Amino acid sequence: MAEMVFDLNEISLLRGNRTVIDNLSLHVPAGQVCALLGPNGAGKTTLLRLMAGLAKPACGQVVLGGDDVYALSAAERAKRIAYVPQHIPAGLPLTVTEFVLLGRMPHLGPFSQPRAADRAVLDEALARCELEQLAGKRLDSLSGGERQRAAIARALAQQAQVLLLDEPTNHLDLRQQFRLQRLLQTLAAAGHTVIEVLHDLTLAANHATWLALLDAGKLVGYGSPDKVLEPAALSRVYRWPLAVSQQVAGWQLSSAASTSML
Ligand SMILES: Nc1ncnc2c1ncn2[C@@H]1O[C@H](COP(=O)(O)OP(=O)(O)OP(=O)(O)O)[C@@H](O)[C@H]1O
Repeated sequence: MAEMVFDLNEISLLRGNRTVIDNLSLHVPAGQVCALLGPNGAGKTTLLRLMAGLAKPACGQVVLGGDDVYALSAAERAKRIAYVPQHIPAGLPLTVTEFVLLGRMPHLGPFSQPRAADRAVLDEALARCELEQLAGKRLDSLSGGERQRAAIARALAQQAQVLLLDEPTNHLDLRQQFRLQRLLQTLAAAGHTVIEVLHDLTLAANHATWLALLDAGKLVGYGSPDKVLEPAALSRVYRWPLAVSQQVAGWQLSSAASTSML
């Protein structure tokens, strides 16, 4: 896979008269798992949608491998960028197989049927998300975590260079959270660029290679976990006293609030 760098250059976005992304620049090389962190309303989903080409900034550029993301056709974008939204529609009248096969659409011609190669990609995506036994079930009969895994499988079926995931561990049990993080690391090692929004700082610290910390639409921290996980800065951004420790088992982030604060 060719080296693909995701570059955001001085992008800003207004909602009404509020600046929700504020002159933000970010450079994510291929082969990284980058976790977007920050409190509620910091702008993480907005930023991910801008990266996916689903919204356009008022100014600035989003460049993938030298190409302006907004100049790509929708089909070309879908071949290069897969996006897992925060909320997965529950009412789609599709089986898991039909839903995951939607990920192959950018690769199929109009009115063409999936070929053996597409079926092989489907089977691999289902297996990676442990969905083989649920392949024939309808989406609206799945649990929240099963539906989340179906959305991830659909994104995998796109075989895009870049994977953008908005809170992908929502609804997932611990096994599935850790399996997903391992899978994302495997994809990054194979040359994909993975960017995920996470609220669990400990999970992010132990599985992402890069952390990007947002606060009020600004990038206030970016780099390896030992650079970004600075207790005073994190406590300021999250407006809560936080303790950070690095143990044999990995990073541990916890509340440092005294009981008198509660
Ligand atoms: N369509 C919209 N119209 C007006 N304001 C919006 C719109 N979408 C988002 N916002 C505002 O933009 C800000 C950033 O929202 P965003 O969803 O990106 O935050 P977030 O960091 O993903 O938050 P969370 O952790 O709660 O999911 C918020 O203050 C939100 O209220």
